[in-house]
Amino acid sequence: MNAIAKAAETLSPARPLLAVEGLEKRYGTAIACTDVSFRMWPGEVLGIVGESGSGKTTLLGMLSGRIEADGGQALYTDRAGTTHDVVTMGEAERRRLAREEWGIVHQNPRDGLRLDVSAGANVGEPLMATGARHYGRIRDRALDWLGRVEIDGGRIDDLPRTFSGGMQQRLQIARNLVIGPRLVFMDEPTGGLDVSVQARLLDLIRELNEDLGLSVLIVTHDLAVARLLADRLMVMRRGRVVEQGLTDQILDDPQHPYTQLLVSSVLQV
Ligand SMILES: Nc1ncnc2c1ncn2[C@@H]1O[C@H](COP(=O)(O)OP(=O)(O)OP(=O)(O)O)[C@@H](O)[C@H]1O
Repeated sequence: MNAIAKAAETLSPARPLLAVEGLEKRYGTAIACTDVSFRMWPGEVLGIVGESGSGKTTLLGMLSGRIEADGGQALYTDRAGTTHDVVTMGEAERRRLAREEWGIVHQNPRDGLRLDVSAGANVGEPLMATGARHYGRIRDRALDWLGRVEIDGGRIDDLPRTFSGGMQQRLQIARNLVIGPRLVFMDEPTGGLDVSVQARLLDLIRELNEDLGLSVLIVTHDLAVARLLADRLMVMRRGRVVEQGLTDQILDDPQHPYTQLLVSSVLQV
């Protein structure tokens, strides 16, 4: 190996966090995703954009093991350096990764929270699921995370149903991040929020990526959100990836006619 190749190998992470090849999902004769292939690297924010029905949510579901794929592979390399194929792995392994290494932030925070227990319990529960037992320490960690997502610690014993939509979304993020995941799947995390709440939430996600080196796979139909957060973008149409690359490159100089249309229709708004 020559010196340049060796230096390049030292600088780039040994293995991608996710290596996806030919991923496929059909519902009857309808194609939800087909021939989806890409790599995602540790610490990266990867955006998936495309119009409604293009297969974004289905792809996220397959990658997090919640939707069964019909074909292809999705190799995830865990903290210990072991690689798992999410498509074929067993339920016990999927649950372990969901508990210890992944976060899943749903568009509707009610899908990701337990509404019948307090805000503190929502944040403390994932810690207990990973073995924490000391009540005082769990409460302290929960308080710390409520602070990080700008929820007043005085609300720790309140039920999430008494929170606003933006607060619920921030609570859902705290519940997902308290275990220190390596990869967070986010499906339209700012959808349905008003503009100022949305801006603060985007800042928070960006800070967490920068401060904690968190990798984020984020689905959005909003190109402004993609521009703000994503290092790289994948553009989906009718279940296929039609273009992928650096965010600025894709948005400033789109190559595929569909991406050109997507970008120009946003600019006209
Ligand atoms: N459970 C299901 N049964 C049948 N068809 C489905 C199911 N889930 C998704 N589909 C279809 O698969 C395709 C992709 O849907 P998907 O929800 O992944 O798109 P999307 O890009 O996330 O859309 P949106 O932005 O509206 O959420 C669509 O044609 C959809 O109708």
